[in-house]
Amino acid sequence: MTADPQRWLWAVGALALWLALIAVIVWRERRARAAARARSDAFAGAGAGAGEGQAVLIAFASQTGFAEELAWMTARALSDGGVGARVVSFADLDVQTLKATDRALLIVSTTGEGDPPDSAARFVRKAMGETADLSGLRFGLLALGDRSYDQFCGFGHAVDGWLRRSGAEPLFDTVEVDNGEAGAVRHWQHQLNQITGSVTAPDWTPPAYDPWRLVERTLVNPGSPGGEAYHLAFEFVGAAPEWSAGDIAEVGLPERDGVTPGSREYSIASLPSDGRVEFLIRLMRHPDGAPGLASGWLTQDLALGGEIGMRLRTNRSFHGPADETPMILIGNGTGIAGLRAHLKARTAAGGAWLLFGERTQAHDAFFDAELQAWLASGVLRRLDRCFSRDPGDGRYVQDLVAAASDDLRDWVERGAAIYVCGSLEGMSQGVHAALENALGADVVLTMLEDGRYGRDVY
Ligand SMILES: Cc1cc2nc3c(=O)[nH]c(=O)nc-3n(C[C@H](O)[C@H](O)[C@H](O)COP(=O)(O)O)c2cc1C
Repeated sequence: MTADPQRWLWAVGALALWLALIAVIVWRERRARAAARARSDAFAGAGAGAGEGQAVLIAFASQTGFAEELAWMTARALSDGGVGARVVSFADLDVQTLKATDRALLIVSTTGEGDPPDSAARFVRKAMGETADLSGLRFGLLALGDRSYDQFCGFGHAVDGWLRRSGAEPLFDTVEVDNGEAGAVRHWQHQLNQITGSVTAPDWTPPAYDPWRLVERTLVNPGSPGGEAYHLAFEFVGAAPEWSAGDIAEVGLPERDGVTPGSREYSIASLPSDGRVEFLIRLMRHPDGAPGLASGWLTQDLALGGEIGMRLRTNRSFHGPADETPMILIGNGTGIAGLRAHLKARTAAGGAWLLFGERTQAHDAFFDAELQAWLASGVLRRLDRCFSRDPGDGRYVQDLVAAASDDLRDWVERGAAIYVCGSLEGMSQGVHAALENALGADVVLTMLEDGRYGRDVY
């Protein structure tokens, strides 16, 4: 033990700073939840006195915001039909609440490989490990997924199975939505009409796309051994909407041979103050060399000045922390897009540390000039990059995480939040394992449950 009073003073000061940081994080989180509660309360009153008992509970588990959006639309539909509704995130849901509820609508997506959204991790751990007595509960389930994944609607099915085993009774068969398919969403709305007894409610599908114009497109990695990556910028045709760092754009694909092939999602790499939505998009190629449907269209076929239909979606689980909270940003390839939006939104108060991996230093050091400027201004406290195809390097970003274990622990102990953006396979799983090694699996799980570990992976 040291007797040096100055060192004690430093230690006490550091501890006070750390406690203040935690207090700010908790306060911000509470404020966001209070705002959601107030919004939810506005729908809760609709059915009061109508004789149909308590408000319907609407619980959502969302990774990239679609389930949340549909939850609020569901609440509005019920409330317009005279039935009160209460909206909660799975992050705030517990068995007690379900026990005390007679009707619930659950809207859940699946992420990873059949996994629950991060915000549902705590509920899965605390509630779904064993059955509960939910014999008084009737439920409807909307499961969002994508059939191109092996475990289609995996988490939705897990929730359905657990509710049934717990004695809850389904109001109707689970409605599965494949890649936002409008027909399935309309089917859900018809089930809601059964609850409200309304036959006249207009069909709703997710909000329509807005027109955006392509104003710039630059190939950023000529000569790279990897696929071509393009920096694209779109301007709103009219007055641009608001969005936050971490949000996602859903781009509607044009009709081909009478078929509309759906939409693609991209992480937004810019802020409203840039006056435009920017992306970093890799041109995907099929094994025969033919360009991918969406990336081929956006990076090759669409002319400068051409218009596309796009809507911006709130991706709450990837929104940044309080300005004073240090951020650890980890990513690979085009994943730097989502991290760049966070860097743009940062000040030197909390600062950031970027760990990034790509193929070659010479061709793939994306946004290098900007990163150097952020290093100079103090927004970026530290920059660790690796290049897997460079002789003498050969590392991936998870190797950077492993090599920096001690410093990562230090940052996390000082209250830092971790944000990962890039490829699901290989990168995000490798980074997750390296974080568990560095910080301990319990710490990583707690950070995930507390929203201090956000992921936007694809
Ligand atoms: C990284 C990633 C992994 C996914 N994994 C699955 C999966 O295993 N099974 C599935 O049915 N859908 C999967 N999906 C599709 C999502 O469930 C679907 O896009 C859903 O609409 C997202 O809703 P959310 O925005 O509320 O999270 C995945 C999507 C992403 C981006």
